[in-house]
Amino acid sequence: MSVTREDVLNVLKTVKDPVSGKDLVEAGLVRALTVDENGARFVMEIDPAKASVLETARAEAEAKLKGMGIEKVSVAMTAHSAAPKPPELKGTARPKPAGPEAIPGVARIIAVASGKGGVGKSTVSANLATALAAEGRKVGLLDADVYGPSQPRMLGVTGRPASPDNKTILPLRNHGVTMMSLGLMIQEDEAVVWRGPMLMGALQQMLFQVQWGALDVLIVDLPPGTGDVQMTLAQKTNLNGAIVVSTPQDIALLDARKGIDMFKKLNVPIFGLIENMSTHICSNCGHEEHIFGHGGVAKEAEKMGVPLLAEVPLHLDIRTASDGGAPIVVSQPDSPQAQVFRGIAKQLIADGRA
Ligand SMILES: Nc1ncnc2c1ncn2[C@@H]1O[C@H](COP(=O)(O)OP(=O)(O)OP(=O)(O)O)[C@@H](O)[C@H]1O
Repeated sequence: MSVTREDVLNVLKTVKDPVSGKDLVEAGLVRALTVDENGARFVMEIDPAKASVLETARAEAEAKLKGMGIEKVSVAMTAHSAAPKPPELKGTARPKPAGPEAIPGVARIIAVASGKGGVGKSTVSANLATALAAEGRKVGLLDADVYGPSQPRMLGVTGRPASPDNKTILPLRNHGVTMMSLGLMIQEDEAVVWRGPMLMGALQQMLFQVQWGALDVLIVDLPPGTGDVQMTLAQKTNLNGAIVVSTPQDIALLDARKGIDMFKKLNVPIFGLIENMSTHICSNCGHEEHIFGHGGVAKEAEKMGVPLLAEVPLHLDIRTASDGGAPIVVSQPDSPQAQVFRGIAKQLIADGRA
């Protein structure tokens, strides 16, 4: 697909928000837009009382994007109020006690977080999970990124998880990693209104009703930012620590700092920062350039007293590997790019953290 993000935004600017009278982009309704060869997806954050009015705009946006030749368009509407109907998850959403609860069989939980979207948090999670599996660890990966669940694609997993007893959910497995994703519970092209309580219910079901089996470590790929999902994870589970991914740009770092502050307030140890897209390595000639600047994350880590776990280069192979369903750690395990992720995994194991 040769349609760019810019093209998509231009089309969305032609769709009117019936509430404010502005276009969807100007009205700030378009969030977490992703445009790639798999199609276009974004989230519309709306006032739940206006859901039915905005459905027309959502449908118009979807139709217009499909009219541009984009085959797969997914527009999710999110809101924050009581939900009339839960998602398609089966089973009973047991009310949880206020305090943290252990997930049966799961020895450790590590959250992978970022202050900002698109910095490579899911890429890091997928490569870290497969790198830990390559070291012989029993690894689970929970994709809790509701705004853009990408682990099914990155780990090459398709199909819907089964729930034979209607109470527990059987996770999927690939590349030695046991995986569950909110993205597998919704149909592609399906518009879902993720309301706050519903989202929290779904997250708790993913954590406690999935048959994870015996795991040395469960990696949780969080949505960007500092919202309900982060809070729920920290408050309801024995979260051992968080890894924060940032690119070197100031704005990403500023957001990363907010994320770190949040985890500190929630008493979650920060295992370290990862600078992603640290330096660009040309896949043709190997020339190295610091497109987004360099060293910012290292400086920030020092200032905040948290370790810098790694600097991951921006390299075409990292993207194509993830898009192809086999992270670079699996598809080119001996490449220097894969070695960076394998180094993080070895360090976490050596420190008893994974
Ligand atoms: N080091 C890298 N080199 C090349 N491409 C990368 C790298 N890291 C991430 N990417 C690409 O950048 C895009 C965004 O990455 P990713 O989906 O991992 O980000 P994210 O932080 O999880 O985003 P979001 O949470 O907003 O969905 C993807 O297409 C991914 O393949």
